[in-house]
Amino acid sequence: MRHFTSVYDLPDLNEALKTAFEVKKNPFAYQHLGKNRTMILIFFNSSLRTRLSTQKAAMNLGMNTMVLNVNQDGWQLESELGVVMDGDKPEHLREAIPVIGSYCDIIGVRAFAQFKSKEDDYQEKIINQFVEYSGVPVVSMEAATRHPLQSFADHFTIEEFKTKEKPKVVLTWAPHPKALPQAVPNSFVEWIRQADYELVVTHPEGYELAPEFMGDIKVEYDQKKAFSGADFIYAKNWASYSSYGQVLSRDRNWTVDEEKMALTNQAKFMHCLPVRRNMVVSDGVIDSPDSIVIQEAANREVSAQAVLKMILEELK
Ligand SMILES: NCCC[C@H](NC(=O)CCC(=O)O)C(=O)O
Ligand SMILES: NC(=O)OP(=O)(O)O
Repeated sequence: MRHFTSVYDLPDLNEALKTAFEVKKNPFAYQHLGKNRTMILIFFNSSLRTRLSTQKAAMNLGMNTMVLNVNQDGWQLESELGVVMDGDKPEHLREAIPVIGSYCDIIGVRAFAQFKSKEDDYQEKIINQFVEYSGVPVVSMEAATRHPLQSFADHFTIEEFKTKEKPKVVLTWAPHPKALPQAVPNSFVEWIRQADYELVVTHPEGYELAPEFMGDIKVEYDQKKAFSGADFIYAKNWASYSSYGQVLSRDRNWTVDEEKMALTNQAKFMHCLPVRRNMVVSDGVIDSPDSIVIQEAANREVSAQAVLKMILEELK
């Protein structure tokens, strides 16, 4: 594997899961792979988990790491081609990317959807420029339309906690005060569709995800019906795709609470974090023994390490 921007970059999903189980059991067994290699992590947006878990994963593999927070530490970077740069951005990605590439062996990039243009976001204009111009492997640390390191950790976590071969996994929209990207739910559906689970997606009208991510997965608009018999509840807010970037509802009847969890098969509660308590999920649910959000976040180190190991093994 050279770049990692979606589940489709993996040569084989089951092999990738096996690698994840291996690195979790034996995190320091592959330090020779990263010796004298450097990873640069570039953040256009905030992060807690991705920054720490990806850096830790790289260090477990013997790599050196550097972090650049573009908005605080670096020059503001222009991403549009053909513009007259007479505004507030002194440097273009077209120079910055190959320069960054010259200092490292792998680049991690976080660049969220900007909600200015659906086309620009869904064409992945920023991360694709890194793939095209950096000359080194690129790992998505959440791009405009996908968050594959998260989805990999989510799949791995379900594998660890499932108590039956084919669990019922429910992705539920939940309310939030702000407009959030579709990257996490897009990526979750696209990834989990590859696993042999029963996957159900539930959200209010107007929150349909882009068809290329949904494939043949059906929406159950009745959240309570969707929860019935579920083994995993995966909550996430996202802004509308069709009314692009709009918040159409903040209806707290969609908050995941104890009453709804009682309809499930004592489901495990999952969320990628950060999470807004008592908007997305009640205190009672996230603080219950069935909440596995901390274990899920801990597995971000595992998914990042599995991905970096696969990339390092192919670096010449
Ligand atoms: N990678 C984890 C989620 C990141 C981002 N959440 C956020 O921006 C939450 C911000 C807030 O709650 O104000 C998202 O939804 O894609
Ligand atoms: N889940 C996740 O990506 O968290 P951060 O935004 O804190 O990195």
